[in-house]
Amino acid sequence: MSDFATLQSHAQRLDSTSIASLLHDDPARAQSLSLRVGPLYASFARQRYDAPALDALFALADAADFPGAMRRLLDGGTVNATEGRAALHTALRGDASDAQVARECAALAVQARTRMATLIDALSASDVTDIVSVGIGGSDLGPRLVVDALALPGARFRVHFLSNVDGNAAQRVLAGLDPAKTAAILISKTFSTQETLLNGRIVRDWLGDDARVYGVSANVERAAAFGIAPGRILPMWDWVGGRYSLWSAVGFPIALALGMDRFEALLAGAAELDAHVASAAPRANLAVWHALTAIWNRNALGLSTQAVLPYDERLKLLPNYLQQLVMESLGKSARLDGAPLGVDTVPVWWGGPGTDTQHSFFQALHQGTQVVPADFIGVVRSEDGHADNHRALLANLLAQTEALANGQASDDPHRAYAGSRPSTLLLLDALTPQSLGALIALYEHSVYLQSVAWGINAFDQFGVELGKQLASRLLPALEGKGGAEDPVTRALLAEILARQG
Ligand SMILES: O=P(O)(O)OC[C@H]1O[C@H](O)[C@H](O)[C@@H](O)[C@@H]1O
Repeated sequence: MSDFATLQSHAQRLDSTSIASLLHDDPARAQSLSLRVGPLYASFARQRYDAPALDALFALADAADFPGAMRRLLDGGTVNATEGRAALHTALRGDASDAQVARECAALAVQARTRMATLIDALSASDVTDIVSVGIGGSDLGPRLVVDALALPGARFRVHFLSNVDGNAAQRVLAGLDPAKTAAILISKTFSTQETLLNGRIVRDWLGDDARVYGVSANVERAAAFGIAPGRILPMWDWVGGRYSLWSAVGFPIALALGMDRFEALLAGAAELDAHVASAAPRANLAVWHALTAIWNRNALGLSTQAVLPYDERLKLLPNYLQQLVMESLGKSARLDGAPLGVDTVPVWWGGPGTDTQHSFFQALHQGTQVVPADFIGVVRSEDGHADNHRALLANLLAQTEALANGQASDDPHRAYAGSRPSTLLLLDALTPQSLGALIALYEHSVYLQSVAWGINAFDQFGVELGKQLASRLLPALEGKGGAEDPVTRALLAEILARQG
């Protein structure tokens, strides 16, 4: 029997076993299925697995050689096999590997940070008050999340983000900014992304001064050809995937918004998690637990979506960030050797911040026909000065996870809660650069380990290419030059052109 079939047989065995009864039979689960790593505490006690099912999951981790796979990642092995590359984001933030290539990459990252600090010093000494960061996908979501989570009022720079090619986005971001006091950073690993180039031109023209345009790219030639002076271009490398790149110079907006010290602290928090994942035995390894739980919910219980519910306003962009990290990494149907997978991969990730979401979609989580596993994320201490609110926030967080797990019987089917809706609770001691760095690194490693279990490549994204190619072919048609081959697109083009007049 395959490892996945074994998991399914455990799921069948547990078919009529509720989470409440698992807890009733083994009250020690609350402790035995929880882990602490640095500033993170994780409870898996409300997942719908028992000890034999967990044995099967850890056997799968053994069979897939999770520790060996983790070493390959950290040591710069060619984990991105379809593109023949390493994925050395861990080298951007620490020294989790003694391998020569990892050390060389870490040295490059340090050099880039030194240059970044120099640019920040120069900007700090100027009249610039606002920064517009232009990028999309991996060149936007990470910096946007971290800046939104950790920027403090009164910081030296206000940082704004522009990603969407929709001109309304540029209009909104630039409204109210003074071109004389604004600098722009164009972030693009390839420097060929349509959205970023179009928005970059808008911002450059609006600034009217090339001297305040900075670039971050692995393609320095293209960035220079755009008109950015080499001294204002910070490097990226092909050994860093876009969605794993916030630790590199892609984090320039983060360093501007938070200051270099807090950017370094973010990296240190991630490095601490790297060291844990690299050395902890599977049963004591937080990323292994998180990854195996995802495999259990997807492949044993067959759950096709996953919610992420941060109970902290500052983490409201985490679901957007994780959508790219998880779904672009794991949304694959072919094994590394090209063979079809035979098992399901990534569920649809979605979510939003609590408590707002309790008043929108939680009804479906509690009583809908689809069971949605959820990652709840809470912050123990808050420095916002509103202790009553924070207690209310935590009370709601605890209440929701309990209600989803335990449910409540009723003679009235409309008022009954089935319960047995699984969740993981991740608690951060406080929201700091360190703890956020650790949290993001946890998700990165969990994603990688899931890819190892499935035998897929977490570091390519060929699935996003076809639509881009079609869009560039259709551009002339929108100017009335040429048509489209597809009859539906042809009809739609005719409709659009006629209505545009
Ligand atoms: O950084 P860039 O080269 O501009 O790429 C920006 C983004 O666009 C691509 O289409 C990918 O889907 C993302 O993984 C990438 O982060």
